[in-house]
Amino acid sequence: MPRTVALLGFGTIGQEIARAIDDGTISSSLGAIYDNQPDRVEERIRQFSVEPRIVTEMHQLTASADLIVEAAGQSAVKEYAVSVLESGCDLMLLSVGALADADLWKHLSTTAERTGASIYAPSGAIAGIDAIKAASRVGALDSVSLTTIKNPSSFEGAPYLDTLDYQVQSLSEPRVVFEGTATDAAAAFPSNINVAVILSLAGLGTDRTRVRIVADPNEKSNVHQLDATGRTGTIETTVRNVPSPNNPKTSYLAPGSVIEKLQDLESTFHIGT
Ligand SMILES: NC(=O)C1=CN([C@@H]2O[C@H](COP(=O)(O)OP(=O)(O)OC[C@H]3O[C@@H](n4cnc5c(N)ncnc54)[C@H](O)[C@@H]3O)[C@@H](O)[C@H]2O)C=CC1
Ligand SMILES: O=C([O-])CC(=O)C(=O)O
Repeated sequence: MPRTVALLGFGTIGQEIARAIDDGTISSSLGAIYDNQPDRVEERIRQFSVEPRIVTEMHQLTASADLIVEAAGQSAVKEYAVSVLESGCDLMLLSVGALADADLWKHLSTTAERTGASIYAPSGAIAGIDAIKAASRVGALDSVSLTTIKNPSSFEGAPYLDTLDYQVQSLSEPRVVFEGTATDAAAAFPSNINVAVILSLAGLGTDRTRVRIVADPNEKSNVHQLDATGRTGTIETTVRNVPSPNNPKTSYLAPGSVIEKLQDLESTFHIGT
């Protein structure tokens, strides 16, 4: 029987998923929506042929579905992920950067094992997760690194910017604004670099995955370049993603990845690793 999906967060990605359920691209049904800005949700649901149900409490959300898709932010993962898994619902995470916190990741894993719930982290806005997973299964990765290049406007609100002695918004040429581990990148840029943590979970972990973030005032795309080396060879991918019109931080590819993952769960034929 098709799953019932509920949405934690109804912004750029949440709306794309709801649209894909509404128009039949995903054969699941939509149980309910929870967003901490309910007024904006009221406006947004008018576009749908079947208006989704809005709830104001998390327990109502988990009661409405088999699978909760989080598209809200790292703080929402920290606040709600454990209780979602405790309820027995499966959980699909977009704000995967929250899992750079090793204690939270362990807590979620042990809770899921105990309750039998599954945790899904789709590839999101990056390409090459399939190959990284395959290489790591034969223990063949030596190094994994990610270079992310975005327009300075995409970094608005990132806590790390406050530590710099210059304004990224005033840059006239590309500049490396961060170099470090995926663990540190996830805390420094919580809304920009979830892809680094997906890559880490697929490969060498957040402490051994290197991240470089470049602010480029001439760049219109969200660029993610992955470089890995190991016994299976080298893996190099580059995506030049179109930013979502409503949220330049979020690449349009990211909701596509979730929609594909949700539909794959309903399918009998599964492509890729
Ligand atoms: N894994 C990946 O490749 C990618 C992950 N992301 C992440 O996905 C998440 C969603 O992205 P967008 O839809 O573009 O963001 P958005 O800002 O457009 O929408 C987020 C929605 O969640 C709501 N929200 C925020 N905190 C909440 C909370 N604690 N409880 C309930 N609702 C809350 C907001 O009101 C808003 O409606 C972000 O964390 C973003 O960083 C985005 C792009 C790629
Ligand atoms: O959408 C993107 O390009 C990537 C992104 O925001 C993230 O990984 O958090």
